[in-house]
Amino acid sequence: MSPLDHRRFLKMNGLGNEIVVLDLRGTAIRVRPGEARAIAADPASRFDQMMVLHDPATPGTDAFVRIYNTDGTEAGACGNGTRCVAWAMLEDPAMARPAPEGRLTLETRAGLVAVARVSDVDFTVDMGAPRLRWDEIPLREPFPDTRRIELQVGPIDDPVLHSPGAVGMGNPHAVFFVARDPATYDLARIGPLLEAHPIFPDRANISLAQVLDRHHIRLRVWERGAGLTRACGTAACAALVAAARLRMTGREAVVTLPGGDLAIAWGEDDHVRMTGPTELEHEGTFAPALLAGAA
Ligand SMILES: N[C@H](CCC[C@H](N)C(=O)O)C(=O)O
Repeated sequence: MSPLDHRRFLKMNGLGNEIVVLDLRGTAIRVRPGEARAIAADPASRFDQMMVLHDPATPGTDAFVRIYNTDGTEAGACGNGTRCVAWAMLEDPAMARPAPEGRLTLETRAGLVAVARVSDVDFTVDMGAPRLRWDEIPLREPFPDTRRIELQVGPIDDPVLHSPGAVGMGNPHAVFFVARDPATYDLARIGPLLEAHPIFPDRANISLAQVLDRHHIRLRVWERGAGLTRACGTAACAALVAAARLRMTGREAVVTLPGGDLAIAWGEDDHVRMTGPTELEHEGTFAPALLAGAA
């Protein structure tokens, strides 16, 4: 038996980034990695990230959120999932609590994020300040300048990809700037190699970014622990930060992912804010057979 048997969940998405929201507030239950993998493998609860609500740990916050990838590992941040959590905590009959003016403060392993509602389904998440020092991203070895780190794929004299920007957004990101449409690269093949490259001690989310103009980036992402996804909010933030640091864009841009557009702004206060939609697909409960034997 699993303590998750018959527990209710919401299947949502943020720009096609598949999200399950599970409320474990008021319990001491912790999702185990094998349970997360089993839930992700079931078509009814398939996710790129599962956002699990726990009781707040820090006074003044509304919930502590654990974020699970498809492979059962945990992440410190998930932009698209955070918007889905905010929607659930304001609108779902079983999860909602009164929240003045549609504002919430959520805590993850990486720190606090503030969410504000901008319409019925759209939310702005303050993802905090980007972490740009090599040891906070983290990278394996000292790089005084993380705007372009030494890393390449393909022949030494004619690399397919090279010199990504490295950015921490509560999770590690490498952003390769490319001249062609990111869809023309074989990211499903290159992604897993780079995700696990020794230069990233905690592995990394790998993005290909094409700067279309100073306010528009096209992006495709291979996510750590989850693979190719239709959208990744933290990667969109990392791409804007990496591009702005190289003066390829200004500090605000629309980032177009396979699932649609996110608006990203890197404020003068150093905080990165991401605005985008949420969608509820269906709700369900975990069948005991699904979790039997999962650990
Ligand atoms: N899809 C998420 C990011 C998940 C990151 C996760 N793959 C990791 O860092 O391990 C987002 O919207 O930001």
